[in-house]
Amino acid sequence: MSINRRKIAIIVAGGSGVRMGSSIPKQFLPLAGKPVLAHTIQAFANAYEDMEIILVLPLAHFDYARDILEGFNKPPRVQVIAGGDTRFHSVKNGLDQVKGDAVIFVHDGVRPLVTAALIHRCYEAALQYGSAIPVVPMKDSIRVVHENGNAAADRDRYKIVQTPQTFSASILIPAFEQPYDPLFTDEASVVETAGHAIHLVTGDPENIKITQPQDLVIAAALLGGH
Ligand SMILES: Nc1ccn([C@@H]2O[C@H](COP(=O)(O)OP(=O)(O)OP(=O)(O)O)[C@@H](O)[C@H]2O)c(=O)n1
Ligand SMILES: C[C@](O)(CO)[C@H](O)COP(=O)(O)O
Repeated sequence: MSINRRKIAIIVAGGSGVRMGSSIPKQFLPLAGKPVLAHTIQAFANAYEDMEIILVLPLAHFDYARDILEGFNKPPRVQVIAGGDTRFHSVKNGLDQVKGDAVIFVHDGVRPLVTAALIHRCYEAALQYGSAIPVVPMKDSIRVVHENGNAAADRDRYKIVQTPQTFSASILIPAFEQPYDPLFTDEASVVETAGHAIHLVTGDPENIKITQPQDLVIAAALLGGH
């Protein structure tokens, strides 16, 4: 039987969605009848009864969050805070709200297809190893680009990284005291630079990130098939 630790999900939805090119940020766009972000919040609220959620949003869109949260039959435990200039700064704002010991899940608000099974897998591994980063294999061939050309690379040596990136608070919070580096595109890169080994877990190919318009079409099809 697993240990019961405090569980906090920091759902980062503070971006503006430039690559989606929509008039409102992609986390608020409709997907199978409700906003993308509503699916994401519901997934975490369903995964564990005692899940606490810190929702990081653009300051200008707090009203959208109120509408989304009012749409739940059983309101989840959610604290809404403002995001920062980059994903790193949004996560840091979320971490500033965390006091004491916990397992912390950092998840993209725009990965609405995350499952309870993946959240559970990350929780159990983070309890054991201090970190849990979901990854999936590469499907395509890849080439590495050099200054003077390019060359084939062995795709089996690379993995595609997803969220929820899950850590003990005692590892994640001190790591975010480092100065920002543009190479910090996820939490694993921050924690690794702080000197910790990163534990990988099996991700889920359906746990896609809504980045461009075609991702919404794929997500809708996947939800329709569930
Ligand atoms: N300053 C930021 C930037 C991003 N994010 C969040 O981080 C997640 C993954 O980022 P991405 O897909 O890049 O979202 P955007 O930054 O909104 O998209 P784009 O890069 O196309 O502008 C998203 O849920 C996004 O809202 C955030 O909380 N704060
Ligand atoms: C955290 C992440 O989703 C892992 O794949 C990704 O690094 C976010 O990157 P983005 O450039 O903000 O989309």
